[in-house]
Amino acid sequence: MPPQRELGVAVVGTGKMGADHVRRIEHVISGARVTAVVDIEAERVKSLAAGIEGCTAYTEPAAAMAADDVDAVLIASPGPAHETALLEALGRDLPVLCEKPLTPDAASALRVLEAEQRLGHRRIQVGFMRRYDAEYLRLKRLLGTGELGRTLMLHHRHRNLSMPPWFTNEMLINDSVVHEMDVTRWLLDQEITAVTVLKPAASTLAPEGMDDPQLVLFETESGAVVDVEIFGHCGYGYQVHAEAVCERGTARIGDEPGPRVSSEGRWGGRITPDYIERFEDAYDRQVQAWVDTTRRGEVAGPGVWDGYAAASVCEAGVLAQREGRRVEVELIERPALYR
Ligand SMILES: NC(=O)C1=CN([C@@H]2O[C@H](COP(=O)(O)OP(=O)(O)OC[C@H]3O[C@@H](n4cnc5c(N)ncnc54)[C@H](O)[C@@H]3O)[C@@H](O)[C@H]2O)C=CC1
Ligand SMILES: O=C1[C@@H](O)[C@H](O)[C@@H](O)[C@H](O)[C@H]1O
Repeated sequence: MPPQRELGVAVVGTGKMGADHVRRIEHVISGARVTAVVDIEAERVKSLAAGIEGCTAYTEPAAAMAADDVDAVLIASPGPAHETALLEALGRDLPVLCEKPLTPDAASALRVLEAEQRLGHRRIQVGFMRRYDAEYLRLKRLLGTGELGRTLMLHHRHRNLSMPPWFTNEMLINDSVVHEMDVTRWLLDQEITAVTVLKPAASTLAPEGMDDPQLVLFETESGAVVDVEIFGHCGYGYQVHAEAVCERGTARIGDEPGPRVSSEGRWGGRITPDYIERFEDAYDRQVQAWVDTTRRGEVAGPGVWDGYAAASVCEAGVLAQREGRRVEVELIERPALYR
C-alpha cells in the first residue's frame, strides 16, 4: 500500500470495544478510515455501516478481508472467535491489531504463532493497550534507567465496578489478569514462570459461585514476586494501580488520574467508571501507533509471542485457581522471529 493512502480498516466485532474503535478511527486518529464492519449480528452491523461513508457491512470476517478496500484488520470479537479471524488475515498477509487476548488458550495461540512463522514475517499486534498508557510508560522508563536498582516485587490492583452477567471465575484470570501478565512481562522484560491463586472470602456483591476478589501471584525468571488483586465487583469504580518495589526505592502509578479537588470541607477526586474512560488515551495512542507503523509497512508493539506467553500464563493461572496449587508456566523456546 502506498504510504500516503489512508489505511482501509475492517473492524471485526462491533460490540463495546469494536464500536469504540470504529469511533476512534473515524473521529480521533488520523491516517485510516473504516471501510468494513463485521459482526454476526446482521442488523447491528448494517446500521453501524449506514452511518459511515464508504463503509460496507459484513457478517463474515473472510468476506470483508477479501474486499479491495480493506488493507488491514482490527479484531474486536470475543476471544474464542480470534483464532479463525487471525488465521484468515494471515492467509491474506493482512496487518492486524487484535484485541486481547490473542486467543483464550495456549494451544490456539501456538497455532497462530506457527501460522505467522510460516508466513515468515510479523503481521499481528496484540491489543495490550496498557503499554501505551502514559503512567505505565513513565514507570517503564523509570525502571529502565536503573535508578531504583533491581525490581524485587510488583503489586498490582485491578478493580472493576462490576462484570457482565456471563463473566466467570476463569475470565477473572484470562480476560482481566491477562493485562497484568502482559505488563509484568513488559515492565520486567522477562517471562513469568509460575502462578498461584488465593481466594479470600467472596464479596456479597459478586454473583453466587464467583470467587471474587482473588489474589494472583506470579514468580518470574529473575526471582521477582508479583501480586495481583483482581476484584470484579468492587462496586465503586474502575481502578488500576501498580507499584514496583526496587532495591533503592519504590514507584507507584494509578493513584490520582484526575485532579484532587478540595471543596466544601472535603478533598477527593473522581474515580473512572470503566476501562473505556480510564484507558481512553492509551487506546487512542495504541491504534494511532498501529496505523502509523502499518502505513510504513512495519509491525511494532506487543506481538504474537506476547499473546502466546500471556495465554500460557493464563492457562497455568486457571489451573492454579481450580486446583488450589502453584502451577509452573510451560513455554516453547522463543522462535527467532520474536527475538
Ligand atoms: N483492551 C481492553 O481493555 C479491552 C479489551 N476487550 C476485548 O475486546 C474484545 C471484544 O470485547 P467486547 O467489545 O467487550 O465484547 P462485546 O460482547 O461487547 O462485543 C463483541 C462483538 O463481537 C460480535 N461477534 C461475536 N462473534 C463474532 C464473530 N465470529 N465474528 C464477528 N463478530 C463476532 C458480537 O456479536 C459482538 O457484537 C474481546 O477480545 C475482549 O477481551 C474488552 C474490553 C476491554
Ligand atoms: O480488558 C478488559 C476487560 O475485558 C476486562 O473484563 C476488564 O477486567 C479489564 O479491566 C479490561 O481492560
